[in-house]
Amino acid sequence: MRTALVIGTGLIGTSAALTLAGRGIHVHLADHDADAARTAEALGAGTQGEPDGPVDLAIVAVPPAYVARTVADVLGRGVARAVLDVASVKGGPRRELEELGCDLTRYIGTHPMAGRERSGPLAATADLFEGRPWVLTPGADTDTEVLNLALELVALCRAVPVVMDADAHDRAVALVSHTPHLLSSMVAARLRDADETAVRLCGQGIRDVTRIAASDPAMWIDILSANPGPVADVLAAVAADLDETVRALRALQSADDAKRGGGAAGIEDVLRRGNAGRERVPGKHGAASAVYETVTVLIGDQPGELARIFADAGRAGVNIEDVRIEHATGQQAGLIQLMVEPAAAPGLTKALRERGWSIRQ
Ligand SMILES: NC(=O)c1ccc[n+]([C@@H]2O[C@H](COP(=O)([O-])OP(=O)(O)OC[C@H]3O[C@@H](n4cnc5c(N)ncnc54)[C@H](O)[C@@H]3O)[C@@H](O)[C@H]2O)c1
Ligand SMILES: O=C(O)C(=O)C[C@]1(C(=O)O)C=C[C@@H](O)C=C1
Repeated sequence: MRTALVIGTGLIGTSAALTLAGRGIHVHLADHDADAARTAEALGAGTQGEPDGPVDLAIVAVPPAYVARTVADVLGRGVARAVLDVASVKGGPRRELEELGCDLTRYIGTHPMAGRERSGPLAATADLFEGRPWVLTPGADTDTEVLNLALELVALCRAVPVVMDADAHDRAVALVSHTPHLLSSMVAARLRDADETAVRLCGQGIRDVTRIAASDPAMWIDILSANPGPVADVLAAVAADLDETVRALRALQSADDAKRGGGAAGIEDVLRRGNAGRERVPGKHGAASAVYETVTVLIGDQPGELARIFADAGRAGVNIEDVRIEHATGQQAGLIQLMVEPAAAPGLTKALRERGWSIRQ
C-alpha cells in the first residue's frame, strides 16, 4: 500500500492515519468538519483534501449511521481500489449497502477492537490498535485484492486479524462491548444524584467499572440502534442475574438461618461465575490472561515522576507489562502499580528502593 484516504478524522480515523503516515504511506484526510481534518493534519496524520487519482485504500471512519452512504459515495466515485469501514456494527451497514445496490466486490466491513472513551483527533494515538483484535467480515463477493489490502492495514497497525461473519460479529460485540457499555453507564448513573459524601469515597473499583461511561452518547445511540436485538438478549440474561442477586441479598437479611444460607450460596454463585468469566478475558496481545506480579510505588503528582520511574525500571532491565495509576483523593500523590513478570518483581522492588522510591506492599 502506498496511498490511503481516511474519511472521518476522529479518534479511530486519525489513529489509523497516524500509523500509516508513520510507515511512509501518503495519507489524504477528509472530514465534513474542517476543524477535525485540520487538526489531524497538524498532528502529522496526512494532508487534507481528496487525492487527484484513486488511492490504494479508503478507510471510512465515520459514525455507524453515516457508514453506508459514505462507502457508497466512495465506491461510486471510484476514488479508491478498495474501501473499508471501521464501524462497531457490521450487519446493518452491509445490508444498507446491498439495498443501495452497490457493487460490493471493492468493499470490506471491518472493526478494530480498540478505542477510548474520548472522541476526536486529539484523542488519537498511533499505537491504538497494537496487539488488539481487528475483525474483518468479507462477504462471498469480496475481491481477494480488497481482503489483502485490509490485511495489510491490520498488519501495519500491528493488530491481530480475526475473520468473522458480520452477524456473528454483531452478536459477539453485544456480549463483549455493547452490553458492558450500557452496564457501565447504569452504574455511573447511580452517582449522578448521589450524596457528595459517598462520591468522595470513589476508589479504583468504580473508576474501572465506569471509565467507558464517559463516552459520547451520540456515537453509542448509533451503535446500539444498529444492534438492538443481540444487546437486548444479553441484557435480559444480566437482568435475570440481577433479580436472583436481589433475592439472595434479601434472604441474607432474614432471621431464618436456612434462608440466610441460601442467600449466601446465591451470592457466592454469582461471584464465582464472575471469577470464571474474568479468567477468560484475553491478556495483552490477545494471549491468555497473564498472571503478573504487581509492584506498587508511591509517586508524587508532579511533572516528570512517571518518566523517572519508567527510566529506573528500564535501568533495572525490567519490562513493564502493564501499568495502572490510582490517584489519592485530596493528596498530591498517587500509587502506581507496575505489572511485571513474577520473576522480575523482586529485582525491580530492590532497584526502585535503592533509587529512593517508596514501595507499598
Ligand atoms: N470510539 C471507539 O472506541 C471505537 C472503536 C472502534 C470502532 N469505532 C467506530 O469508528 C467510527 C468512528 O468513531 P470515532 O470514535 O473515531 O468517532 P469520532 O467522533 O472521534 O470521529 C468521527 C468523525 O467522523 C466525522 N464525520 C461524521 N460524519 C461524517 C461524514 N458523513 N463524512 C465525513 N466525516 C464525517 C466527524 O466529524 C468526526 O470527526 C465509528 O463508526 C465507530 O463505531 C469506534
Ligand atoms: O476501551 C474503550 O474505551 C472501548 O470502549 C473500546 C471498545 C470496546 O468496547 O472495547 C468500544 C467500542 C468499539 O467498537 C471497540 C472498542
